[in-house]
Amino acid sequence: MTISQSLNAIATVSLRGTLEEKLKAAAAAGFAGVEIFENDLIGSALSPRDVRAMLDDLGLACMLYQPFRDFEGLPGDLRRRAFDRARAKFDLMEELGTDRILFCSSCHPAALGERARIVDDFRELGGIAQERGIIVGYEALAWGRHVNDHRDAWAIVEAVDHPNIGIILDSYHSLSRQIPSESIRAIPGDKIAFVQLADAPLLDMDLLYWSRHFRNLPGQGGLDVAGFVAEILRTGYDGPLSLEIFNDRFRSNAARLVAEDGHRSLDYVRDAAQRLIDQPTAMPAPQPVLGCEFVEFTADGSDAARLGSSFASLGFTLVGEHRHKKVTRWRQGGVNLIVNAEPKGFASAYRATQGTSICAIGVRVKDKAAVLARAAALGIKAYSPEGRPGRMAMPALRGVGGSLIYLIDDHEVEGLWAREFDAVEMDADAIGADVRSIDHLAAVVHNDEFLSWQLYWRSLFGLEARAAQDVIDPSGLVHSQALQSADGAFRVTINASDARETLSSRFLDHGFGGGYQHVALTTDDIFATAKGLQDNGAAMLEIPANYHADLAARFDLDEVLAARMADDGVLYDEDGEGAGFWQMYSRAFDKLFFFEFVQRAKGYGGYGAPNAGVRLAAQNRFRPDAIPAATL
Ligand SMILES: O=C(O)c1ccc(O)c(O)c1
Ligand SMILES: [Mg+2]
Repeated sequence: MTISQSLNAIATVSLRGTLEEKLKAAAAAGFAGVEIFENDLIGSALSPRDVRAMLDDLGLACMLYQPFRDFEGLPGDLRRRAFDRARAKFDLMEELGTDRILFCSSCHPAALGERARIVDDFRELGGIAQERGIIVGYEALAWGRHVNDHRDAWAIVEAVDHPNIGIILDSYHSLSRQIPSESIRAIPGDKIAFVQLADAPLLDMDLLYWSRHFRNLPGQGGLDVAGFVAEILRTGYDGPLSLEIFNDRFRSNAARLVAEDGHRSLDYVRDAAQRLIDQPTAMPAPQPVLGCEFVEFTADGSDAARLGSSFASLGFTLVGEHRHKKVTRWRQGGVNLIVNAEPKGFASAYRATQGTSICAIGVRVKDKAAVLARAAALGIKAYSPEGRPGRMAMPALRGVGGSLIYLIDDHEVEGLWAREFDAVEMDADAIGADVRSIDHLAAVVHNDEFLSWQLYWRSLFGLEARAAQDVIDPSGLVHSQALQSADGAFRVTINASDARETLSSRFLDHGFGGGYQHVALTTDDIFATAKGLQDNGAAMLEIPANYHADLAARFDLDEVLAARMADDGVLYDEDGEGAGFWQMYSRAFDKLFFFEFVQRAKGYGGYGAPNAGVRLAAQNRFRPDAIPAATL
């Protein structure tokens, strides 16, 4: 199979809108074809011939018509009617201009499970399909009455042994039931009539409800879709990969966004699958992020000065001034914070819409050219002020909320600072806070984009997803998804909320779109950090005594240590193996963005999720319209 033959398709059910809108969105995103979902056609005012003409105009192929339900195993008159129905749909397919149809395994209460009967039904159907030049694909629904496993569907198709009857594999049905993907090796590639892909978050839920509401794109959930596709490619199957996503959010999201993400997700999962089986791929491998080299803030005038004072209070020292620009560099340990006060350029444009905020990050990679090439293949836009991204001294990609991700080759880091910045004489009285590095960045995005940004980070840099968390803000639920490089050197959390008044939502309301809301800094001694911050007069978030009383009851903590945590406003968590995690928060700058200080012990891998609600409640006390405690 050559790469150029890799076709992407999408089922109309995956997209919002009328059938016309769905088809236009699919075409605009670059799909080669669509599956027409029956309900979308039934509800449309377009005749099948109109649909065909529209597909032709848009340059889309109709690759599949689906689903045909409750065909096999029916007795007597019901069986006759099922065959009549099949003939009617074959006529319709001719008008639509498609030669392929999906028959899903029966859920009919009268359907009989007898194998020989089912085989006879499909063999007879194969004869009718053959006369019409139609291929029927049999899909095992995970909740099918008698057939709910692709291994059984294959046993039936194999026994039918008819050139017009094949199998359809759908990753959701197989992976939701934890059927080993290696079982696909038993199927010859030319008997696979079509392939449907969907991922899903790992939820303990009824299979039908999970499928109809929570499917998402490959790279957005917890199923091993790449492993599934790898086994399909291994069979020699060279047909399209098609998205079939039933998702409540996608039903209301812009069709354009879902279609673009969908196209990216297919390219991503095909690439990942090809790598698993050492097949040639169409894009460079994901480059792991080796670390976050800097965080850039945009601020001017008095805001820039206040931001500098705030950094100083948090233990940062002014170490450099840009040779030609109104840009300063603040450092502590391995952490660089940049303040960009330029009146022109990207930072200033970002400031105009988002106000004083984090406008960019810089990440270290081994090969930035490979990152740029992979981004281009995935349809991720490079930033370019003059439309010539190749000429930027430091290339950048568009990221969360329109912010930038600058790419820096690991070997050029030292030279970069020396080349661009004049050293500043350091303040001899400065007090540090024992910060070593950046632990993670936390971004807030619109709920509609929550899954998009996961796909972005996972597909571009190969970040891995940890279990999703739902966090309780006093004003509503916040969804949180942590992503990290395999070695934990780079971590980012993505947060989104449907509720109007949560801290996340208020952050979004302030600017246009999302952005980075906090930066977590690593320390090896949280109490030394607390001391440094106190000596500097840093404004820290107060944690109520109730929290520490509960902490003492929950964990077997040393009394002296527990008292220090309470005094210093330190939050604590422990994983199942007893590895500890300490956290402490700064007050937010203008109630917008803030810093976290964390200490991880013995490989604690989480983010203190049990404490997030307490932190949000504490921050809520400082919201602009919070009711003073005395008046309650
Ligand atoms: O939920 C369903 O009924 C349904 C229908 C057709 C499919 O291809 C599928 O995977 C699920
Ligand atoms: Mg399906």
